[in-house]
Amino acid sequence: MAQSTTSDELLNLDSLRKSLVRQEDTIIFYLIERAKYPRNLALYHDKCAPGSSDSLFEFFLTETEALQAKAGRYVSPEENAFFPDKLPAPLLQNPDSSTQILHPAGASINVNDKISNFYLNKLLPLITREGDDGNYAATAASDLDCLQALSRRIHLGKFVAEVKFRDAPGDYTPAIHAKNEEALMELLTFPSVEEAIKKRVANKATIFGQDVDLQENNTNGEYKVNPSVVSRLYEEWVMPLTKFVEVEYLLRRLE
Ligand SMILES: C=C(O[C@@H]1C=C(C(=O)O)C=C[C@H]1O)C(=O)O
Repeated sequence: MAQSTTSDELLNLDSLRKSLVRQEDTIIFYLIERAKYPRNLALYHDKCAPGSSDSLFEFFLTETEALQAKAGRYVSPEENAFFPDKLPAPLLQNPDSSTQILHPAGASINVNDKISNFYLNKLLPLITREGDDGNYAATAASDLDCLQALSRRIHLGKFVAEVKFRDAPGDYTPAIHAKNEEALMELLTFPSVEEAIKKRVANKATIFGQDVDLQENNTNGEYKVNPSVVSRLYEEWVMPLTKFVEVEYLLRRLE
């Protein structure tokens, strides 16, 4: 479901925002998928094999990322690995037209440790029921879908920051020189955009999370993922982390 963005789209605030809106659908559908399985705590806590220090979850993530790295996933500046130190080289250097857009000093910003931390410790307990059905591999695959979709969304903040800087370098330059994080945060924040996002993602979760059959009005008021949790996910984690990425990127923009 991940869509790639062309280099023209990556340099335009309107199309970046459209991409963020499309990514809401992907994120919500993946959360609905994960909510099918119970919490399955052993996946995260038990070691994957005698003598190994990794959980099955860590094993699944590192091995999948290694495979995807070989196939060229992390050649794209829109992709950020959860275990960047363990990646093999890509087999082919895929041509990627968006490589040059980001300022080199900010291109390697990676907040995936913060993303996996809120996902595992805060979000999973809110979207899954307690229990263990033993479906660990499918659960780990579903977790990775959610994590990669969230990571892609949040790290798009680098491109948003680049565009905002290019659109108004005179506004951002003094705050960057002064390393004034608060001033940068204020400059890049659009409260009305954020309000619309919180409402829209709750609406989407309401619509996507219903059982649909042949009758028109068959809603029983039950949703596969609680719409207010999705709104909270955006308010407390997704948008603040996107803005954190934007500030971190801007701080390095003139290096
Ligand atoms: C991403 C942007 O920057 C900020 C972060 C937002 C977000 O994470 O969705 C929305 C509006 C801005 O406050 C943007 O301006 O679109």
